[in-house]
Amino acid sequence: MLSLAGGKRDNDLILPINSSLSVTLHQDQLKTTTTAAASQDFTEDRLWLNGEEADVGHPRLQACLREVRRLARKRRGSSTEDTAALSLSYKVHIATENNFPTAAGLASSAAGYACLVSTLARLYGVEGELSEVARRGSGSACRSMLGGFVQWQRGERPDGRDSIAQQVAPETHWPELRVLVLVVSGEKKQVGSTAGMQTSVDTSPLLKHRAEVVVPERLALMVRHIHERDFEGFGQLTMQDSNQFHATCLDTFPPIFYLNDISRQIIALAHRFNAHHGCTKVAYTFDAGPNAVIFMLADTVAEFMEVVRRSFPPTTNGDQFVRGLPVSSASLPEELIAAVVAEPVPGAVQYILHTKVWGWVEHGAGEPICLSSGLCMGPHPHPHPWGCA
Ligand SMILES: Nc1ncnc2c1ncn2[C@@H]1O[C@H](COP(=O)(O)OP(=O)(O)OP(=O)(O)O)[C@@H](O)[C@H]1O
Ligand SMILES: C[C@@](O)(CCOP(=O)(O)OP(=O)(O)O)CC(=O)O
Repeated sequence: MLSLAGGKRDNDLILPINSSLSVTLHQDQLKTTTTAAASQDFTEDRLWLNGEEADVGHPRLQACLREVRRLARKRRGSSTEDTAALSLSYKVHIATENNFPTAAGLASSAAGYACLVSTLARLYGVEGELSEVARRGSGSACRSMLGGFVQWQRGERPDGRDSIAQQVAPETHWPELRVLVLVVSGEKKQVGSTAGMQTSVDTSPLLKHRAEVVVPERLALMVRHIHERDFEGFGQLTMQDSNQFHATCLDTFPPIFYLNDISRQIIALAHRFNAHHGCTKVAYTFDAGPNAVIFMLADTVAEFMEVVRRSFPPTTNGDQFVRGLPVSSASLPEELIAAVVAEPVPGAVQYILHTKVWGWVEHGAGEPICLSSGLCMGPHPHPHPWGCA
């Protein structure tokens, strides 16, 4: 993730008012796992999210199911081989789990719908361009269908056929790039992204200006910084764009507040850290929630982690405070502590996840798949509510 976010010009087809760009994070640390089964014994489509049954009638979920089945029908219509397997009339049961907070501004809908569409596509034997289908679940999900640095093109067509994801650079392009996710709150946000963005589109003149003027310029610049692996430019623009996104939230009427006091303290800390070093060493971005995503190069991680630990010491979970990729220890020079670390706020950061950019090609698709109630393929990391062993 890394927003350059906007609103929607069509809420049904999920078409954005501007193009956007994101980074897909590594699935060893942050992931959604989705398992799907189809059977003639199932009487209805059902979905369990994080162990609890969710409303399968959700229009976005229905759109994804409908589109994957439509593509499967189309493919079978033109294929001569007998796909023996699955009747398209079978109902599906889907179990999905996020190993990170859901609906808390950490792009769970992006990961969730991207994984759902990939899993359904494998179940039904559909291949090819699927970002258009994932987009129908959640706009940001279309970007998450690809690894590395990904652009979601606004597109011009009213039917959305050209509003798809395109890789700007693979994850191998910038292997030193690291990400720390500072989880401030795992609570579900009060204003969901979809509703929030609609109110912004309806009421914020700043959002209109941003979509028409600012984002197109910034996007071109951001792509250049990424291609040149220019962290100074990339970092500055990332922070400026996150700040402008949250300015559009404040410009929305009634206003939306995603950032909280801790988010603002993290922002100030990052600026003090950069000022101390005299260059952009760390760059924050906040999605629709208070949790910080901080980019840096690998050689900054240990030092910045120590700064965060001193500023927001853990009160519980000391051993679980830092998760994900290993972090070596660093001792901080006295002048850095004096200049950067303010009065500690114990417990303000619940945990920190250390991760990097993900690339599909490197690892291949690994989603577990269950083809029918008695026949399962692939590993099953969590129990299926419908009891498929
Ligand atoms: N694994 C999943 N499978 C299917 N749907 C999911 C999954 N995870 C989340 N969702 C859907 O996405 C919704 C959360 O989306 P929302 O945009 O509010 O939050 P977010 O995506 O976590 O945050 P943001 O988009 O601001 O980064 C959930 O309520 C649920 O409907
Ligand atoms: C702030 C954002 O996370 C908003 C999420 O936007 P989506 O385009 O995913 O919204 P929906 O399609 O309504 O789910 C920024 C982003 O990821 O683009």
